[in-house]
Amino acid sequence: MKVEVRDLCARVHGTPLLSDVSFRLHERELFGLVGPNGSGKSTLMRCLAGLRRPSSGRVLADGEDLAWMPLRTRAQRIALVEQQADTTDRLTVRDAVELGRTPYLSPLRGWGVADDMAVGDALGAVEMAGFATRHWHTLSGGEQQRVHIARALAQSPDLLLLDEPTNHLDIRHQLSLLALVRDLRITRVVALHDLNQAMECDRIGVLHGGRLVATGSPQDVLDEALLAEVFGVTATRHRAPDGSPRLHFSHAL
Ligand SMILES: Nc1ncnc2c1ncn2[C@@H]1O[C@H](COP(=O)(O)OP(=O)(O)OP(=O)(O)O)[C@@H](O)[C@H]1O
Repeated sequence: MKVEVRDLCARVHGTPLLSDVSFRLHERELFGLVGPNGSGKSTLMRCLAGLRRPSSGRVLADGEDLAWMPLRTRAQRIALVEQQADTTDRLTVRDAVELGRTPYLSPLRGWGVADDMAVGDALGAVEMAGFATRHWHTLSGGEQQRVHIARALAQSPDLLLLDEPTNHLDIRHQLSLLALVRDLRITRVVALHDLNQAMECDRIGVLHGGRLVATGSPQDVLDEALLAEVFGVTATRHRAPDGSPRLHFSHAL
C-alpha cells in the first residue's frame, strides 16, 4: 500500500499532539518512526490506522481518504498492534489470532480452509504454534506481544503498523521478530525506541514535539547533531564487525 499523509494535525481540547505532519510511505517499504517519549508516535500510528480522526489534514491509502474508507475494507487492509494491547476476554491463543480473520467473515462467507491456514501461518511465524490451546491470560508479557503480532499477521494486511513491537521481548525474540518484519512484502511502519534497530529500516521519520523534523535513510538522518537536539544524548557512529552502521550512546545532555 502507498500512503500519503498531508498536513496532518491532531489536537485534544486545543492542545496540539501532532502539527502539520506530511510524508509518504512507499509500496512495501519498512519505515521506522522514532522520537522521544511523548513526541506523538502512538498518536500518528492511530491516525495511520484510521482509529483517530485528524483534527485537520488527511491520510490517503492508495489515494483513498481513510476517513471515508468502509470499516470492513480498512480492517482487511490495515493492521495495528498497539503498545498496551490487552484483552479481558477468556480467550485461547488460537481464539485471539482467529480474531484477525473477522474482517473477512460474513453470513455469505463462513470460516474456511484459507482462514485456518492464515491463523496457522501467523502462529508459526511468531513461534507460538505450541501455545495455541493456552489461555491468553496465562501468557507472559512477551508471549502476549507475539500473539498480538500473530493476530495482525492473520489479518493479511497491506499496511502493518507496529507500535514498539519489541517491548517485553527477550533479545532472541526481538531479533527474530525484526527479521520477520523485515522479510514481509507489505508496507510496514514500526515505532521504535532502539535507534540501532531503527538503523535497519529502509527510511525513518523523527518526531519531536508533535512535528516530523526529519525523514530519510537512517544513516543520513541519525547524525550526532540530531541525536543531541532531539534525543538529548551524545552519540558516536561506528561500524559493527559485519560493516553495518551502529550508534554508541555515551551520556545524556
Ligand atoms: N487523550 C489525550 N489527552 C491529552 N494528552 C494526550 C492524549 N493522548 C496523548 N496525549 C499526549 O500527547 C503526547 C503524545 O503522546 P503519544 O502517546 O503519541 O507519544 P509517543 O511518542 O508514542 O510516546 P512514548 O514514546 O512515551 O510511547 C504526549 O505528551 C501525551 O501525554
